[in-house]
Amino acid sequence: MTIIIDTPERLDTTTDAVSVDGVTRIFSARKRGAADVVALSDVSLTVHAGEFVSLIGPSGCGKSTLLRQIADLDQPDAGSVSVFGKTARRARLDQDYGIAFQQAGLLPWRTVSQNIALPLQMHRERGLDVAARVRELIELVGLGDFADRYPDQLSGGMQQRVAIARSLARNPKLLLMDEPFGALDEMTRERMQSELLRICGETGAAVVFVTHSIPEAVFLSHRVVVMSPRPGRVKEVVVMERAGAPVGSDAVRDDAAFFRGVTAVREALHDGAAAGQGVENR
Ligand SMILES: Nc1ncnc2c1ncn2[C@@H]1O[C@H](COP(=O)(O)OP(=O)(O)OP(=O)(O)O)[C@@H](O)[C@H]1O
Repeated sequence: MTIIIDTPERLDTTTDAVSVDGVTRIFSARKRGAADVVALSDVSLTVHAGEFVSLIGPSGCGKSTLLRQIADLDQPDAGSVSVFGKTARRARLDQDYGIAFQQAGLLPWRTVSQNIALPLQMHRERGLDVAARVRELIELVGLGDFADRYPDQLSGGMQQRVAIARSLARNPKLLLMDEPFGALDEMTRERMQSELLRICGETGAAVVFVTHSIPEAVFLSHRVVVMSPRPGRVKEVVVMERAGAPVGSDAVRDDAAFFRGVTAVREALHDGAAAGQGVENR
């Protein structure tokens, strides 16, 4: 595995990448007599520029809902969200981040190349060789032989890799990722994790990353945010020993610090009734 030693100067620490302040989101019960779902209750979280933060917790604890507030795909009932000091809406309109969510969200009438090219074509950066950049991204996610295929000709894992390539296309300073590696086989998943760290190390991107996997969260993150359900809250923030170092530096899967991190996150999760449901130890 490549270990990235990045220069701290690359990390822009002047503006926080994400600031979530007292966010509450309540979904009304559709059936009469059923209780409303408090998906998020007074959740606050800051993600610093260049920081990798994972959200972990049992199924239904509000991880995706929180990410959707940051991406302005859903709006809070109380509290506020800012992204690089802008409102979530402004940041979405300005496309200040890359998104890779569970459902790949590819356009079915576009090929792999055309899907990846989309954010580049929308922004038309001067001097950028779009075709060359697309080729680079396709190689990165290992889909060199599939550039001209359509999404319905790909497996779920391959579709996710296209979505990841697309999210990285513009070297965004923030990536919002909801279980992006969930449908990948273990080998591809580990490779993509290392690649993601390498890319973030190079670009200084911050990442908010939803996962069910404790080792994945520990391997990737500076901080792991452990959430609890009903109502969805931040239960504990586990700071990894490499926090403060550039993303990806010292990221190894089998050293003592890694296992200490796994233990700390597992303890934070399991401290509470049924807190570990829906969380993988692999
Ligand atoms: N659009 C919606 N309408 C009604 N309820 C919703 C909606 N979206 C989410 N919920 C509810 O909010 C709660 C949190 O859901 P969310 O998808 O954020 O959880 P999660 O932690 O991401 O779960 P998982 O790990 O299973 O993906 C759940 O109880 C869910 O049923």
